[in-house]
Amino acid sequence: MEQKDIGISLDLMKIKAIVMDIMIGGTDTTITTVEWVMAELLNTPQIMAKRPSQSAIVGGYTIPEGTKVFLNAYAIQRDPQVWESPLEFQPERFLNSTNLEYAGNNMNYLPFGSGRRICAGLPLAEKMLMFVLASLLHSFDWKLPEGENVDLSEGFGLVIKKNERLLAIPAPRLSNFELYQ
Ligand code: HEM
Repeated sequence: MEQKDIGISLDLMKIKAIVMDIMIGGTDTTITTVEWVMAELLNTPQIMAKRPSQSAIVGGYTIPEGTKVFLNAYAIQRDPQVWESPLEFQPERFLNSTNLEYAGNNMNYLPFGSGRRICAGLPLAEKMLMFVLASLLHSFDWKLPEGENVDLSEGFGLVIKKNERLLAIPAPRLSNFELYQ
């Protein structure tokens, strides 16, 4: 692999300093805070006993304290009052930046959830998905086996998988395909 000189040398001393930064900045700070909070809580049992939740009114509905609320993201993302022809594959609808917002601020589109329990892998997932799809589409022409149609029926589960596995035939479309083998 070609190496570029970017004018910064990385000797053993600097590597040790970076590792120390990561250790102290990334672990010691959090552990110390947890220890202090636990110590203060154990020292004041009346504060330890408090629970912060309380009844609230959300969108006109009273949510009594302690209620478990489940959000039906499946239905929201297929709501024809929000999405035009929601069951049609129309990727262009996401060229609109409001529709594309998937980081938990658009309550009509929540593929990664929202709030403090939002998907922890979002930054990795968006890069992986783009990379894998772009590589497949850029590197190959795709077709279905002779006489086959795509089955779009949904299975059931935590993640909605296809009922039938997708079988597709790739043909290399890049002249330098051997580079990928
Ligand atoms: C297309 C890919 C993905 C989708 C659609 C997705 C979707 C979700 C959803 C809907 C949640 C629940 C959020 C909530 O309760 O509000 C979640 C949670 C989570 N996801 Fe993902 N995810 C994806 C990829 C990943 C990846 C690649 C990782 C890890 C490398 C990951 C790690 C997690 C974790 C750790 C949680 C639990 C977060 C918590 O409860 O605090 N996810 N994900």
